[in-house]
Amino acid sequence: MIPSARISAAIEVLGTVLAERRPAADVLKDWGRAHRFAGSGDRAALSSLVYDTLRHRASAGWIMGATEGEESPRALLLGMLRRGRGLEVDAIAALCDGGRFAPEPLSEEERAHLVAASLDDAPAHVRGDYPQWLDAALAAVFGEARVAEGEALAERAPLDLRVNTLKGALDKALPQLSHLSPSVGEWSPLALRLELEADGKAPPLTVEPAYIKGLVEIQDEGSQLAAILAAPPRGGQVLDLCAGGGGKTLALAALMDGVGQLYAYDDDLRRLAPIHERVQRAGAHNVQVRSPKGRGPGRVDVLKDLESRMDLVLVDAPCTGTGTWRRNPDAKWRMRPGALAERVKEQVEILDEAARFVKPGGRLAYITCSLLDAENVDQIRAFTARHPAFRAIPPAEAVLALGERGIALREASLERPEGLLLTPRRTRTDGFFIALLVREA
Ligand SMILES: C[S@@+](CC[C@H](N)C(=O)[O-])C[C@H]1O[C@@H](n2cnc3c(N)ncnc32)[C@H](O)[C@@H]1O
Repeated sequence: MIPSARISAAIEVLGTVLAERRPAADVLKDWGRAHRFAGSGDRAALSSLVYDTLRHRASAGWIMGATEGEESPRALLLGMLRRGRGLEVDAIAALCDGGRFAPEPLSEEERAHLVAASLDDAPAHVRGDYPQWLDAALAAVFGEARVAEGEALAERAPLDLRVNTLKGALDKALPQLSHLSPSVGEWSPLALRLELEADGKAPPLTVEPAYIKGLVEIQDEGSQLAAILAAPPRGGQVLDLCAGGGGKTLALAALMDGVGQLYAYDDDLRRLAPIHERVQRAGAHNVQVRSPKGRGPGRVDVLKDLESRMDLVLVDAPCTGTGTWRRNPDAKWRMRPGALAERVKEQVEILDEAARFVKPGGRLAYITCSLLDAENVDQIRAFTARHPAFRAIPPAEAVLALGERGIALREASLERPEGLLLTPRRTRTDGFFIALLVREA
């Protein structure tokens, strides 16, 4: 496909995403099925045009003079080419030449908007490219810096890997991946970072022998840090209560050197499904997966025997995912206040559930990939009020699990007495909130 045909296709896909409120990934998949002639380069270029537009949706619409909520997919895409990709007006006009597969030529009005491309009078949520209804909540956390935080959340995310020390050390993995030019992690001693290609495509990691053999796993550096700061004791008893596909489970197993017992549970059997194969590939022999049995009042308590026995319970809670907007840019526009209220309620229930497994002297790690106080510090405050036996461990103490790098991490993060908040702008990771609590009695 010629570049202008890709622009036309991106406008079409965006139109469906916006009109039908469907996830961009699904619409892109449908488009691929209906256009089998398109090669992998075309598909990659198309999806990065669509995702980049969603990343910059508010600012792209604003510079094109569109009314919020009523922007045409064409206006958004043109605005993104100017603001997100920094193309000059003539370069955009050359892509829109009205040729056979190209978009219509630019109107005088479009040209004028693209020349001015001004965000000077734009409100914070437009400059920061996030939904207006979240402005007050983000202001409560970041104040004036919410615009810069939003801008960083509108960037593309790199592909982070974690070296699985059950299979080998960093110096074994590095030479095996040298053709992908990885850089070593800024904070996690286990992290390798691969930058995306110019078209936004990630390197095809899953065909690499190092990946196939389990020497490296795909895991954002922030997620790795959450597991490291949770500090699972080698030889201890650990429960990963919201294990999902096992991202944190595998990191915990490696940090325990495969010694002790790690139980992985999730109340959604489908989400838990990939964990079995991943545990095998990683060689994580101390993981015992506990699958949910039954539904509703008939549900069997498959964790009953773990009550008051755990040295560490990890709660990687279901959340709004506001910290992962770099990777899921369409999710930020689909999110609704009702969903936030629902997640908050689930988090309360899961934290209360988690408490029963922690032994006296044991710890509870609460993690979200959200930036919002309602899901983070407010949850910890409310939990310690409901459960006076638990006390929040000060972040200054928690970061010691990372050695010297912990001091720098603490300075870079947003520190609250209840926990640390990592953000793309501050730590160049996904957004993560990490809180540790100890059960004193
Ligand atoms: C953030 S995801 C977990 C991601 C996973 N830990 C990882 O690192 O790949 C949150 C998980 O919590 C699970 N969940 C939601 N409610 C739960 C509950 N009451 N008990 C256990 N798991 C629950 C969801 O099914 C979801 O898989």
